Amino acid sequence: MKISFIGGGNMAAAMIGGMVKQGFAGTDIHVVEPDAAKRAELAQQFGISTGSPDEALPASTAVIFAVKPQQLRSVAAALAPQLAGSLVISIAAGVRADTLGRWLGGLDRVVRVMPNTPALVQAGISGAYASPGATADDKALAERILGSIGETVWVADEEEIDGITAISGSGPAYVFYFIESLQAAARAQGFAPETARKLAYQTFAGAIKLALQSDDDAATLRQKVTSKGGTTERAINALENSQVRSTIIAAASAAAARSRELGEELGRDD
Ligand SMILES: NC(=O)C1=CN([C@@H]2O[C@H](COP(=O)(O)OP(=O)(O)OC[C@H]3O[C@@H](n4cnc5c(N)ncnc54)[C@H](O)[C@@H]3O)[C@@H](O)[C@H]2O)C=CC1
Ligand SMILES: O=C(O)[C@@H]1CCC=N1
Repeated sequence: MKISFIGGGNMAAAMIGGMVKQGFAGTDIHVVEPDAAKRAELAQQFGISTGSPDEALPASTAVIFAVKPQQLRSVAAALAPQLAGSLVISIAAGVRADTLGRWLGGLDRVVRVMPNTPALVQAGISGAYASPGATADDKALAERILGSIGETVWVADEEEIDGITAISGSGPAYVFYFIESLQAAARAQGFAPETARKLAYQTFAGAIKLALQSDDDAATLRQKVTSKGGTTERAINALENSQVRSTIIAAASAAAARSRELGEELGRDD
């Protein structure tokens, strides 16, 4: 078994970190990455093998493309001759499975995945779409890799991957944005940075733990914090008056539109 990542950036590092913690042997994982400093760090951190793009790829059971969407075409074309027996997994935002297959010279064992960075702590969620050429064994291998970094939602309609990108792929950034904002609010209340961080982080950690363990939905849990005529009501009114909810929905919609747009831009034949 050899799983090779093409691109050793943020998302590849998060996936590899999760896989190694789950028991994948470091020696079964290889990364192709042009940046020597990143290669050294990944090798040291996870005990994996690495190589630069101009070195031959080891024979790989699965190859995971983790380069930027705009780099994928040239990177895929260069590697195509070495991928005949491999399952191809792509995590690139926007790029459709059949587009990648075409760039690979007609290869059709492609699984398109949208993971997220909590993969690093095995708390990720990935969307996955298997192209018609992917076999049951291919899907099982993809499921095993993705299962080691969190949960997986398989979709039969590839367009749903654009929506998953907007919600859980990009979603950690929205959550971190909210955490940053709550920390800034704590600072504005006069708390020192460390206390502001502690208050904001533990509020998030506690709220999600409660939500996951509760039979109540999020709206009910929110109402239970909100006493009539009290403090939370004032805050929620301020959020509603600023249309924060519809702004979040619009933000996710913008992300989904960008995913579709990337697919169209990059999938176009020049
Ligand atoms: N960061 C995130 O939260 C998520 C990212 N993605 C997708 O993952 C992919 C990678 O994103 P990031 O890790 O954030 O970007 P990144 O910029 O951190 O990583 C890309 C890596 O590819 C390397 N690279 C460039 N040319 C290469 C070549 N010829 N061969 C091999 N490697 C090469 C770069 O040096 C870099 O380390 C993107 O397609 C993105 O859409 C998907 C889900 C979430
Ligand atoms: O921002 C991006 O394009 C990538 C895809 C989802 C998260 N990061």
